[in-house]
Amino acid sequence: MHKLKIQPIQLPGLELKRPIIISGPCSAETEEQTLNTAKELSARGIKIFRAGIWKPRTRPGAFEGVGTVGLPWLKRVKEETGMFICVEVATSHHVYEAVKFGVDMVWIGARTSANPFAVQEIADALKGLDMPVMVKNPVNPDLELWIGALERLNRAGITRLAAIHRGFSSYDQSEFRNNPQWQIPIELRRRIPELPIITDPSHIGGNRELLAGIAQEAMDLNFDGLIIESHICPDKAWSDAKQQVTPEMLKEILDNLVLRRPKIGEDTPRVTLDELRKQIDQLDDQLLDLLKERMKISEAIGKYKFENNITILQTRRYDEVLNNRRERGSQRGLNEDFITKIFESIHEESINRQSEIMNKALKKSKKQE
Ligand SMILES: O=C(O)C(=O)C[C@]1(C(=O)O)C=C[C@@H](O)C=C1
Repeated sequence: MHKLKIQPIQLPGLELKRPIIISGPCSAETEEQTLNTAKELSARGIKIFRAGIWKPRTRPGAFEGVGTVGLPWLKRVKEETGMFICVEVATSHHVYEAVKFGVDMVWIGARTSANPFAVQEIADALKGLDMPVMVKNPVNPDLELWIGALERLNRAGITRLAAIHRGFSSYDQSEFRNNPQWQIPIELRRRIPELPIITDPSHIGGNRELLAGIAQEAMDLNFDGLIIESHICPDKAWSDAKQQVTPEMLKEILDNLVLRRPKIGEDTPRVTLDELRKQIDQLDDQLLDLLKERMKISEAIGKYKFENNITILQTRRYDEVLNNRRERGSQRGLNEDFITKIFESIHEESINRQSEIMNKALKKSKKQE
């Protein structure tokens, strides 16, 4: 795979320390609302201002952003507060307009990053411009698509890149507006360790009550920053009112964040950590031995099934196993979804092993015929 060339975001004159904070209203609505929100945020130490100018909405008829008329308002924000300004772009036209008005950084939204044609168009428009770009995860939980969007930008010469984790659409109802599926940004970090990851608690939570918890989770995972929507008067916002907070509430969330050490260094007590890790190593060894034993038995059942002409999948037994393990897991304080995932995976492997056994035995018996 093409290796990404990533450089730090670096905005002139700004030292970007963890966590990088980006804030501003979901949408720029009026010049007054934009400027007042920015001033309040700036007074609380926020240096990077965001505002949606073009809003891709789920259904027509919702407020779709003020459009280009909002860009001079952002320019004023920059002139009057010294904040850096960033907007979402979804087409090449948006890129040209943003550049005209001195936008410092742009992001590609989740609906756009899901579409390679749109991302390519934006990448082409950005060619030759040395602008930092943040790429939101695509709406669907597809890490390759997310990385693909980053690669398209990188190939267009954009090296100051960051990823924004805004959660993933799901048909299921949950407390989140967009399911965080933390394992996806964790895998992104493993694959491209130098790429900054910025979490978007506003879109994950969809509700201001959830912001602090999501922001803390992002910090505990050692992600690099937070993009949080803030509005001078959130309840009157023209879009996403429930998830926006006042600049004052934002400050409170940030002040309460606990930042933990990203690395285990000389100054952390190693002895206990080493001991605990040794215990984990031993337990994992035992888990692996047990899995090996279980697969051996499954293969023996496979052989029995072949000899007695019985199907591999035994739904009723599988159902019993799954329910029983869930229940016994719960009694031990283990999360049901976690146990379900593990036993689904064990069952899948068990089926694979038995299919192999059957196929081999079938081939052998055909040869003998
Ligand atoms: O009980 C069986 O028939 C098995 O083959 C074992 C097992 C399992 O791994 O638990 C595997 C396949 C069946 O669908 C049900 C259960």
